[in-house]
Formats: sequence, C-alpha cells, structure tokens
Amino acid sequence: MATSLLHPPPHCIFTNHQHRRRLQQVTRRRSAPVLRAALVTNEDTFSAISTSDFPLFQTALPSEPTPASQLEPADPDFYKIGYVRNMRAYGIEFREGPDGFGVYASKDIAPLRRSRLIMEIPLELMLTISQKLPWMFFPDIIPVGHPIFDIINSTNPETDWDLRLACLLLYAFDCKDNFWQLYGNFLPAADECTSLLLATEEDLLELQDSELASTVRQQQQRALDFWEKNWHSAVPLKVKRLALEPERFLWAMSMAQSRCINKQIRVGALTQDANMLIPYAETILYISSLTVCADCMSVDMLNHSFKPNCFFHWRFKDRMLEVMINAGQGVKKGDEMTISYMNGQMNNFFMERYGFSSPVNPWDVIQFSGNARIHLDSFLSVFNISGLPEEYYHNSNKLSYDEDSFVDGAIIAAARTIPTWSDGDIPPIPSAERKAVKELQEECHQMLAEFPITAEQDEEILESSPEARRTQEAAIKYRMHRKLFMEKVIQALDIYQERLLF
Ligand SMILES: C[S@@+](CC[C@H](N)C(=O)[O-])C[C@H]1O[C@@H](n2cnc3c(N)ncnc32)[C@H](O)[C@@H]1O
Repeated sequence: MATSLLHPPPHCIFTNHQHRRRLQQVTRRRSAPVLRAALVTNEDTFSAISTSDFPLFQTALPSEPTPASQLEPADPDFYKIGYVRNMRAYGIEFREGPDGFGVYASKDIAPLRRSRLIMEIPLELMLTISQKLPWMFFPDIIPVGHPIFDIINSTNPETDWDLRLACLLLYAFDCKDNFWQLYGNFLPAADECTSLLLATEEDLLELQDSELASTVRQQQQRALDFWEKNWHSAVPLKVKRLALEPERFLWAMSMAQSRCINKQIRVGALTQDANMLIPYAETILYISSLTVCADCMSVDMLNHSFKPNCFFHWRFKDRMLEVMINAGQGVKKGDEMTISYMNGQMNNFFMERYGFSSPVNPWDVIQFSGNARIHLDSFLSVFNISGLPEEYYHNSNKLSYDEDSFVDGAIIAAARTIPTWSDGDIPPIPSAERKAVKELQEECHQMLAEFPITAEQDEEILESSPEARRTQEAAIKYRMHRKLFMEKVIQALDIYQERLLF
C-alpha cells in the first residue's frame, strides 16, 4: 500500500486491458470465498470505474501497454469475479436497547474450544489511518496535493489521532462513490450521540465533577481551535465544504473518539498501529457502471462490556477485521454481543472518550486519604475473589445465588481501591479491622455528603426526564454511578466485618 505521498492521482483510469490484467493478478492472489460476484460485464464498465475506490489498483502502471492482439484471452470467469468485498455477519441481529443500538445473538451458540467468527469487515470499507508517520490511509483515498492532507500532516503525531480521523471521515463523506457517503446516514446525529464533545455547559455541570468538566472543556476548545485554524475564510472550497460550521467538525471528532478502535494491523510487509473507524453494516455492495450501491440493514453497533463475549482479530491474509466470540463462550439467543473498548480505565476516562460510565466498572477508584487499612486476603476470601490485583476475578460458582449477584465489578474495584495490608501469615485482629472498616466507611460517607443530591434523587431525575439530551442523561448517570459505587463499597465493608467475625 502506497503512502499518500507516493500514490498516483485518485481518478487515473486504467486502460481496459491493463485493468483486467491487474484484476487477474489481484483475483488470483485472493482467497475465493471472500470475493463477491460483481456486475461487471463489459469493457466500458471497467474503464469507467475510478481507481480511487480500489486501492489495490493504485500501483505503478507499465509505461508501454502491450497490444491487445498479443494477449491471451482471459478465463471467462474473471469477468464474473468481483473486486468489491462485502462484510458479513453470522448468527446476529441488530436491535435498539438501553445503550443505543447493539448487536444481539439471533440464535443459541454453543461454546467451542476455538473462537468463533461472527462478523468480518474488509479493510477497504473501514477508514484507517496509521498512528505514526508516515501517514498511511486505508483505503488510500486522499490524493497527493489535496489540502486536507496538509491539514492532517500538521497534527501532532503523539496526541492528535482524533483530529486526523475526523478530517479523514469528513473527507470520505465528500468523496464520490465512497462507501462512507452511504454509511454516514447510519451514524448517530449530534443529538443522538453521548460524546461529551457535544455537551453543553449545562450538561457539564450535571457531571458534578469539576475535573472531568474542565478536561472536556479543553477537548472542546482543542477541536474548535483546530477548526478555526484550518477552516478560515481563505481555505479552498474543497476543504471548506467538509465542515462549514464548527459544529460539524465537533460532531466528526465525536464520531472519531466514540467509534474508533486502535489496533495493530499487518498490511503487506508492514505491521503498524492504526486508528480505525469500522462500519458494521450488513451490506450488499455492488458496482453498476459508476454506482456503488449499499443496502444497509443495520449499523455500527457493538457496545462495551467489562465482561465481553467478543473480541476483534485482524486477519492478515485477506485484510479482514474479524469479530470473534471468545473461545469456550456459550451465547443464548437474545444475549448482547459485546467487546471491551478499554481495559483498566476509570469511569471518568470512559466518559471523556465515549460518554458513558458504569456502576460496575472493576477499575473504578476511590481516593482514600486516611491511614485506615483492612486485611487484604481476608477481604478477598470473604467475597471469593481470586487472582492478582491486575486480574482479579470472582470465583462465582462457589457462592449461593444471592451472594453471587452482590459480587460484581464494583466489588472487584473495591478490592483494588480499598487500602489494605498484608504481612506474611499474620492474621487480622478483629477489633483493629472493625476500626479500619469504620474509618473507611466514614470517609465514603463524607465523600457522598459532598454531592448536592443522592443517587436515588439522580434516579428520580432520570425517570422524570425522558426527553433529556443524551449528553445530559450520560452526565447524570455518571455522578449517580459514582455514588452507587461508594455506597456499594460501604455495603461491602459491612459484609466484610460481619463475615470476618464469624
Ligand atoms: C461504537 S458505538 C456503539 C453503538 C451505539 N450503541 C449506537 O447506538 O450507535 C459507542 C457508543 O455506544 C454507547 N455505549 C456503548 N457501550 C455502552 C455501555 N456499556 N453503556 C452505555 N453506553 C454504551 C455509548 O454511547 C458509546 O459512545
């Protein structure tokens, strides 16, 4: 794959036979099942297709074409073999649930020893940009000399992946026959998206977390500054029309932040870290003359879970991103299929990037300031938690149903965040533990008292305002989740001291 600096002009057209020869080479290299029959039957169609749609064609041409009379006729099957691959989904359906659209199992799936494929998305339908210089785009849609390339090139390689991806997304929307022109209709509009980049000042105050609110304000300002710098009045129309208003750029950046995955991919001989926007539409794509058609049955929708049943895998041989069900994981019809967006991050980070939080985030933290400590191994054994701090898990089958449902991600987080002590085989002294529990609970109560209202009142507000903006709702949930976590830690400490004594 050429870098943007090397590739040929985007709309250069192959002669018919050059095109076909290239096609033959390409189709021979690829595995048959992923190729889709395209409606390509005559030579006009070949010459009419823009090469910018098909990065595999963007390689150097022989300078002197061989006369057609000297060439072997191609196998007739080559006229039927397609060069546009579609994405596929197996055993899943898309529904609207509590967290927006999501992916659900449409049938029971028995556990297998190996991971099982449920979706595959070809590289050319995703929008991908390398994380490091030189910038590489897949597909290679940005023509040399286009001013959007200079804008992308001006970004900081270390920090500005979201600005770059937003530019690429806006450019793809403007790029004739690009798949994202169709797919854009299926992305959430500004008022359907939870990203805090789109939050109003009022929404930010609802967070009741001044640090997070100030981080988000800085992010919003960063996006606006970038827009002002690059979308000034003297900018060429082909850039200006990509984001006529700053709101358009903020929206594109919120798409980049809340829908991008970071993945290492191998393309040809190169392995590189990439930022990718991945459509999950189940789509029929074909070419008829100049038209790329898509029948989008559904959209980009895998939600996050801290106990995901799926993961992404890059299939190098034919450049497919696969969504796989975990090995050994059984799934029931109607179960939600989820992935983990990030590991090891607190709720404020999930809010900043995706606009949601969870009351059972196993990585959430409470900053205790006193000296009180409880005995680590006793706490873990009371809740049947095993493993090392980075990999704590709840050994659930040993507990009765009620206890089982109490021990969730918040209790795993409690095990990590409550100050503890451990000293060889020295057992805890019950009175000292009880004193420590009391102090820790007291500190949680103080933190809770600093909030103007309780978690129950937050819940009432949410129930009584079904018309709230998505960002406002996400902000209220965030502060509620924080309080629920503290309340759960208080409860866990109660249970700890009860069990410790008996
Ligand atoms: C890649 S999209 C997933 C599809 C999304 N539900 C939709 O309707 O388009 C990421 C967004 O989904 C929502 N989301 C994903 N996982 C979530 C979760 N566990 N809890 C709440 N919202 C979630 C958030 O709004 C997030 O910004």
